[in-house]
Formats: sequence, C-alpha cells, structure tokens
Amino acid sequence: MRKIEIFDTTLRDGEQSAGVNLHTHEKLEIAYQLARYGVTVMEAGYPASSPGDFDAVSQIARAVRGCTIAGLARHVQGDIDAVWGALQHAEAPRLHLFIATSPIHMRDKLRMTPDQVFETAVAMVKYGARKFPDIEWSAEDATRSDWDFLAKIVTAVIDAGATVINLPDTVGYTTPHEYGSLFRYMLDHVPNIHKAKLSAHCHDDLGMAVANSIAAIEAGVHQVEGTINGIGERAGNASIEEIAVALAIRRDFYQAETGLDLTQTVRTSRLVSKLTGMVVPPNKAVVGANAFAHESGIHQDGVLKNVLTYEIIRPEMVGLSSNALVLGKHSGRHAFRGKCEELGLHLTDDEFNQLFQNFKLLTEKKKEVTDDDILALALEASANSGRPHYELASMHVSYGTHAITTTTLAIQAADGTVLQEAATGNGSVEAIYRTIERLLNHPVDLQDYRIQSTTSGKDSLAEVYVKVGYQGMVGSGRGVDNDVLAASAKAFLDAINRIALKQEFKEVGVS
Ligand SMILES: CC(=O)SCCNC(=O)CCNC(=O)[C@H](O)C(C)(C)COP(=O)(O)OP(=O)(O)OC[C@H]1O[C@@H](n2cnc3c(N)ncnc32)[C@H](O)[C@@H]1OP(=O)(O)O
Ligand SMILES: CC(C)C(=O)C(=O)O
Repeated sequence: MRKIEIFDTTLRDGEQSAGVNLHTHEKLEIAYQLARYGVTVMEAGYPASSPGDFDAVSQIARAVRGCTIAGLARHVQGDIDAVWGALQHAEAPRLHLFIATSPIHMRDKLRMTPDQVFETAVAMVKYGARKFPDIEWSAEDATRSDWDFLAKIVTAVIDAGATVINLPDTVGYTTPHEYGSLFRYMLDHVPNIHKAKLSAHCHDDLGMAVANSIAAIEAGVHQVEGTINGIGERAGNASIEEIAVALAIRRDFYQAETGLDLTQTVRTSRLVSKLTGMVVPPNKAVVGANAFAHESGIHQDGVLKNVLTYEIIRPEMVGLSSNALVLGKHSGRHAFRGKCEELGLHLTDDEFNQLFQNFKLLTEKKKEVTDDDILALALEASANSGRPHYELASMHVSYGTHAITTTTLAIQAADGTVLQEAATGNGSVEAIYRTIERLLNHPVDLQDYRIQSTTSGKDSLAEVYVKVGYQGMVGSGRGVDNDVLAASAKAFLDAINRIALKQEFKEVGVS
C-alpha cells in the first residue's frame, strides 16, 4: 500500500481565510487535534508575519509531538531566521520556502526577472539548509508557470538542499488532467527528482481542489496539502478529510493510505469550525450535517433494506456514532470526564472542575447536553482563561413590537470595578452594542455578526461570532449562551478583550 503524506495547513493557509483570526490557545487546541488525527506535517503558521504568529508557532513546536512542524517563509533571510527561532525546539522542524515562478507573478508582483528568481531561490535554500535538514520549496503559482523553467529551477533547488518540492495551484486554475501531466513532466525532466518528495497544494477557485489533488496522487506525488473543512484564502484549499476519505473508500483503485485516524474526522472538523467561526455547509462532503442524512422515500426504503444501497461511507469511519451515553442532570464526574476525554479536550484539574460546574448549570436549563454543547462550553472557558479586561456582569433588555428597545447593561473591568449604562436601539442586539460602546466611551465598528445554534432543539445553545474594529485594530470574538442576546453581548466583549490584549502586547513589545 502506497503512503500519501498529509501536510495540513489549516493553521497557516486556513487562517488566511477572510475574517479568521485565531488566538494562540486556539491554534494550540487545533494543533493537538491535528496531531491526534495523525497528519504527517502541520504548517503551524508564518512566524515572520506577526509576533502573535511567532509565539503560536513556537508554542506548537514545543508542545506538539508525533509530526513534523513547518513554518512558512519568503525568500528573505529575516523570514527564514524567524522560522528557525520559532521551530528550533520542534521534534522535526521543516522550513517551508516559497517564491513565485509564473511570468505574471515574477514580473508584476516580485518585479524580478526569471534569472533573479532562480538565483534567489538557490541562495535562500542554501541559507536555510545551514539550519534545517528538511526544507520544502514551493513554486508559487506553479500551474501558470513555464514547465521548462520550473524543471530547471526545481533541479537547482534540490541540489541546493530542498527535500520536498511543492507545485502549488495557487489560484485554483488547473484541471485534474493538466495537473497530473505537470507532475509527470517533472518526474521525466528533473534529473535529481528522486532526491526529493513531490507535493501538491490546491485551491478551490474552480471547485476542483480535491479532484486536482487526487490527480496529483495518481501522477505520483508523495504528499498532498490541504486544510480541515477546506478553509483558506478565497474559495479555500483542498479539503483534507475529503481526500483522505476518498482514498480510503476507493482503496481498491488507488492502493494508497494516508495514515490518518479517520475516526477523528468529524471531531477535527467541528473543532476547526467552532474556533474559526467558518460554518460547515450542511451538504459538505464527509463532514456536512446532511452527509449521512437520507431524506427521500425511495432512498430511505433502500437504506432500510441495505444501508449500502445509498451510503458509500459508513458514519463510524469518520467518527460519527449514535452515542449511547447521554449526558444530563444526573450525570456524574466520571461520565463527564469520560466524555471530555472522548472529545479530545486537554484540561487541567481546575479547568475540568470549572467545566463540570458549567455543565451542571447547563443541565438545569437543558434536558440533554450534546457533544457540541460541551465543546462550546469548553472553548468558551479556554477563550476566557486569559483574565479578560471586561466581563458581562448583568444585562436587562426591554423589547416590544411597538416599544423602543432599551438595554441596561453592566460590565466588570479587570480591576473589579462594575460599570453600568443604558441605551436604545432599533433592535435588541443594536441596543446592547450601543450600551457597550457607551460603557467603553469609544465607538466600536461591528463588521460581521453571525449566529448559529449548537443543536437543533429549542433548548440549543446559541453561538455568536462577531468581527469588530476598535481603537484602530480589528478583532473577532465568540460568545456562547442559552440566550442569543447574552451570547451576542459576550461575543462583542470577547472581541474587545482580544483587541485589548493585542494592544497590551504591542505596548510592551511582545507577542
Ligand atoms: C500564496 C500564499 O499563500 S503566500 C503566503 C501569504 N501569507 C501572508 O501574506 C501572511 C501575512 N503577511 C504578512 O504579514 C505580511 O505580508 C509580511 C509580514 C509577510 C510582509 O509584510 P510587508 O513587508 O509589509 O510587505 P507586503 O506584504 O506589503 O508586500 C510583500 C513584499 O514581499 C515580497 N514577496 C512576496 N513573496 C515573496 C517571496 N516569496 N520571496 C521574497 N519576497 C517576496 C513582495 O514582492 C513585496 O515586496 P516589496 O515590499 O519589495 O514590494
Ligand atoms: C505558499 C504556497 C504553498 C501557497 O500557499 C500557495 O501557493 O497557495
């Protein structure tokens, strides 16, 4: 069986999705889960891009074991030094160097001639090789590049020390047949290609990222790159879970395996969705809520007679099960601990005790507590673990169809002071946000507001995601509560807290 290595870039290219901004503790949570999923390589971030990303990559490099940790760099010495600074304690560090090779990118973006790009590539791979035994070299926009030029530069960077050659379809332009041919061409025209592994990295602008990745596997690549839920720049990246399940289901044809623990698929997908706020469409392959739902009579009839008539993927394969252990008011600490372990939560004793208390409070309001509810509570607790600047102390909203909506709201500041204010608005959420603005004595620009429920019942928890501009910075926040208005207030304050934290870091010059 051929092994296809999985290079996960959820924390780097995935985080480039518009509106996504992960905190270090959220990146760590995802990193632990990716390691549990069994990815071969995890691209933890772009250390030179910000002190926050440098810190997140460093923490992941120190904490996460069992896979290679990669960091991205331009062909710039400072970027390479930053990757080394962040990754030096990783079990297996990888430098990921990229430079564009297409005529349009070289001429109009880099403003370099092909010869200059060639020389820079060789020089920077050599520079990186002084520290890194493992260097992935990416030809950005490879699929719009001249194939002869690509073959020439790939030969040179392998000689300079590159161990993995990635030919990304940066703008999602290629098609399966063409992409496969590109890799075959490299195998035929790069004399030292056997000294490096080949990698595919696809974007989904034309909806072909997964198909193109599979075509690359057919052509002989050793590694495919992608993200959980296919999140990423513009239309996103190839979705790792789709590639992995496709290879598993069609093992008869591809004779290839990824080594991923596929039973972690849904858990990984949900965690990434919750922390990034990128909702998974119900009809999404493999992890969408409807992926295993049979609606029409003829299908239901078939499934009842033999599930395989309409179901090519068994839910158990991706970690879905009809869970026999229902958690509710009467559940004790043992059952709850077991559930937390099953959900893959990393909790200290204090965190566990706090989460158990919150769970008990929730069971007062909700008959059955689902996995998603627990995950939402745990993630909210971890988001609040960094001593927030402002916490919601109390809130009263008065609403009527023919009345002016009014909110009275109190927040507690980090020093214990409680501040109270009131304001009106066209709707309840607007009234709440105006009140908070008054309390802060500063305008807050609400740029995005999204709401979803953790489950489908009336007693489901509400999860609100917001993006705000405040004091010249942009931040996102998340809030969870039984009540949509309380969740809305919490999300708004969470975003303000995150911005305040970033400002503190900036002031003292640390990440
Ligand atoms: C295809 C991809 O996904 S590539 C990865 C994209 N990810 C990111 O951009 C991460 C977030 N980016 C950032 O934080 C910033 O852009 C930084 C820190 C990387 C650079 O910031 P700045 O120095 O302000 O530069 P800015 O982003 O405006 O422009 C990019 C510069 O890098 C140059 N550049 C782009 N790619 C490369 C490369 N591979 N090697 C060398 N230089 C490059 C550009 O030509 C431009 O140079 P110029 O300033 O001389 O015109
Ligand atoms: C940095 C490279 C691999 C990339 O993300 C792309 O080209 O899409």
